[in-house]
Amino acid sequence: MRETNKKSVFLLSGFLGSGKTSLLKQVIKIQKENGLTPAVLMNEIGSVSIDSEEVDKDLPLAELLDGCICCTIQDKLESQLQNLLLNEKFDVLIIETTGAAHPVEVVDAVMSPLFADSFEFKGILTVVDAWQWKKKGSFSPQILQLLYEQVKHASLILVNKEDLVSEMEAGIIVGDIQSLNKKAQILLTTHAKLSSEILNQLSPLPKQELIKTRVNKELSLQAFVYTFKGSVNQVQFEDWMRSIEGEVYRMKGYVPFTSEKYPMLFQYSFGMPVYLPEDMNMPKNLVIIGEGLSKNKIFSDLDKLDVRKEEE
Ligand SMILES: Nc1nc2c(ncn2[C@@H]2O[C@H](COP(=O)(O)OP(=O)(O)OP(=O)(O)O)[C@@H](O)[C@H]2O)c(=O)[nH]1
Repeated sequence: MRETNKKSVFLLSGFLGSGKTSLLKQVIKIQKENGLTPAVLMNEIGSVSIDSEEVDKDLPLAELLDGCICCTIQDKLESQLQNLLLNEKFDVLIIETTGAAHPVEVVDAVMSPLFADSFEFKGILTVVDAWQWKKKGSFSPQILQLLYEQVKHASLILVNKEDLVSEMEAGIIVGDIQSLNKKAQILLTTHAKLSSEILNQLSPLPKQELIKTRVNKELSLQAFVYTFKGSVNQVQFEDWMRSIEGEVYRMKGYVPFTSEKYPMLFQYSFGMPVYLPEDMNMPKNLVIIGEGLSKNKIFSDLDKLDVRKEEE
């Protein structure tokens, strides 16, 4: 196969809630504007996928659920890549890793000799949440190491959520990040907006720079899925949300508020909630991710808020 027939592969990395799905949407848009068909491979912690609902229904999409690509399902990743190549027509592959994945582990699978004629790896795009970075002092050493690893191997780093920090804070963060990775281009963004030129110029770091440093596998992140049976009072839900700040890093899903006709899309990242009304009935699943969580306590707290119709 000629070099030009190879499919470009972009790998999107970044910690939980940093804006990878926002970046995914941007990269899809740019590829389509360039007349190319993108395919998407995504994986999620927690066995219910929320993000895939945000990807256009007409794109080839493969999902790896229940864990990091890197530590639990490496073989599955290779077979998903093979399936995509055999069964789908696409020009560009975009892989969104879970916020808890070490990106180089995924590069290894994509660059396997198995796919040498099929894929041209274009580089790692890492999203850093400026708001999270400011609070990174409260993270465990394992999580900090992962954040640094995601930055170190990137060809392009988006310092996202620029709107949530001051100009001076943004400058300090960019300086921090540049000192960890001198080769990467760094962009300050909101909602991970980037231009087609930047994406087209991207080239991967030389192979020797992509040497894996072992990320401590003791990373103690946990993920649960809570399924609401009835509906919840929004004020009580928000009181609960404030009570778990600091332990729960990330939540996303659909929350059935008593005041709303349909469950609302709910996104929560490091203390910051966002609600979006839906105009159809979505499954009432909430993915909860954090460190050192008590599943029993969280479920019993939510059970208390979750009121069935007949009890209201
Ligand atoms: N204020 C602000 N919010 C943002 C920005 N970018 C993304 N968000 C919000 O941050 C939340 C997380 O964004 P996602 O794009 O889903 O992040 P993610 O990295 O894919 O999240 P995970 O898949 O859970 O790791 C959502 O509520 C977004 O709307 C930004 O630039 N500014």
